[in-house]
Amino acid sequence: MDTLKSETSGVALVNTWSGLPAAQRPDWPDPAALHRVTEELAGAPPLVFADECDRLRDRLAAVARGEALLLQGGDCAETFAQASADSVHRKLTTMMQMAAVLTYAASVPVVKVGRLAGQYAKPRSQPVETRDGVTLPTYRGDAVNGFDFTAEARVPDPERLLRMYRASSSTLNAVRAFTARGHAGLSQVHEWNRDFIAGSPLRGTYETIAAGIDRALHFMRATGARPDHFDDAEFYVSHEGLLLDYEGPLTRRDPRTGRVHAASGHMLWIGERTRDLDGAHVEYFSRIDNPIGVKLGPTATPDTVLRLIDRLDPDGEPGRLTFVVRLGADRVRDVLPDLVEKATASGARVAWVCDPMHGNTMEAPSGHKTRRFDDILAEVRGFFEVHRALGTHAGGIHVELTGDDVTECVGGGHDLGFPDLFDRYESACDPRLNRGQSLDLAFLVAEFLHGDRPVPDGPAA
Ligand SMILES: O=C[C@H](O)[C@H](O)COP(=O)(O)O
Ligand SMILES: C=C(OP(=O)(O)O)C(=O)O
Ligand SMILES: [Mn+2]
Repeated sequence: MDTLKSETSGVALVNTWSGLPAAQRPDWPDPAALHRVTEELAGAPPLVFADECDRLRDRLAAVARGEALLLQGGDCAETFAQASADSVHRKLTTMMQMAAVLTYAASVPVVKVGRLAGQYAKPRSQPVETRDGVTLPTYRGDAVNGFDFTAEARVPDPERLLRMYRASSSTLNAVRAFTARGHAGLSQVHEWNRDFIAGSPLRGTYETIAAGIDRALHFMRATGARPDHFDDAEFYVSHEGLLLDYEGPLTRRDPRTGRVHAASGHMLWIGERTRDLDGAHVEYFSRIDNPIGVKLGPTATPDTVLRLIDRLDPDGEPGRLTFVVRLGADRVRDVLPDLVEKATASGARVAWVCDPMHGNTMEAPSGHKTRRFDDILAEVRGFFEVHRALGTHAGGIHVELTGDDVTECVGGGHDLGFPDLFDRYESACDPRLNRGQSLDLAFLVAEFLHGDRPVPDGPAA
């Protein structure tokens, strides 16, 4: 009883956001229905627990200190229809395969965080959409309204917040089951990568990295280490904390420590469209103890960055704040250095991660929203080069991906073209890298990281 009381009081502790402007908040048509839903969420069990969030914060502290990389990935928009165990499993294995390659290339641990179990709400650039002369509200993610282009589907429905909670809960259950089973030892993951390489037109390029991993596995086995028993299964979940009508009621206070956590996911981030310093999102995020991210697009200035640090990480604790930079391949080299330099000079100890997706969105001749694989790779390369030039740590990548063979981004090993976008364009929002393109990215990033990794100290001369 005590616990429940304390948990509920967490909600009151963080409702200081409620009087502030909340950008992108849906126009819920029925306040009484919204109230019933938020009451139900306030009494629901937490989806994640404070100690798990703290462990991720420790892992991200290593990223901020330059001792680890973050691999954050998953759908732009999860959908209720796609919350199946198979679909979750394919995303997890794709990310494990990517992580194995990056770990080898960078010689540091890779922290795996899904855009998963809560990524159901979308900020949009336009409030309405017009098709064949009919104008309707835009789709804002399954948490808010329906994807179908009908007036009925597009009405925001707060009951969907409860469906979001249930879909997140079953997705998390699948994640926990897959990872607890420890089904994916390093050798198994490497075998999957070997299969991928065998079918790739770029196998010549990837062979050096794969052969290096082969040798490392042989070496481990020769020393008696058991790569199949290697505990590589730690996996966390994250989403954009866009809907404060969901996050607020799902906030919990740990009765032992008095600390307050968002109980909807291990890590939450603030999107590019909601990082207003005087807005509700920054206020809510300043009150929770989870590790958090903030997206930084091309309008971010060093002043924005310093003020965000001041509001969100005033104690300068590594692991608390990660900047997810999404500038575009053509701007990253110009805009990023000043942001990183000024933040570093201020004494901040944040992590820097590259989102090479959102600054590189374009329209195909067919009207499909798409991205070129080469732009994505170019932004990652630019991001790592800027950090190398500054002597700071490029902390990892944040990508929109799926484990399925969709055709939403062009280019990659199989060189998908614009006509291929008609085959399997299944995203409810932004175009994702498919499984093969995700692995292409991991191998190509590994290639340039491999040349950079620190040489272990040799014996004194
Ligand atoms: O990640 C999502 C999109 O980038 C965001 O929702 C904006 O998309 P839009 O310009 O199609 O609205
Ligand atoms: C909306 C997104 O990104 P951003 O806030 O960077 O535009 C997203 O990550 O899907
Ligand atoms: Mn997106």
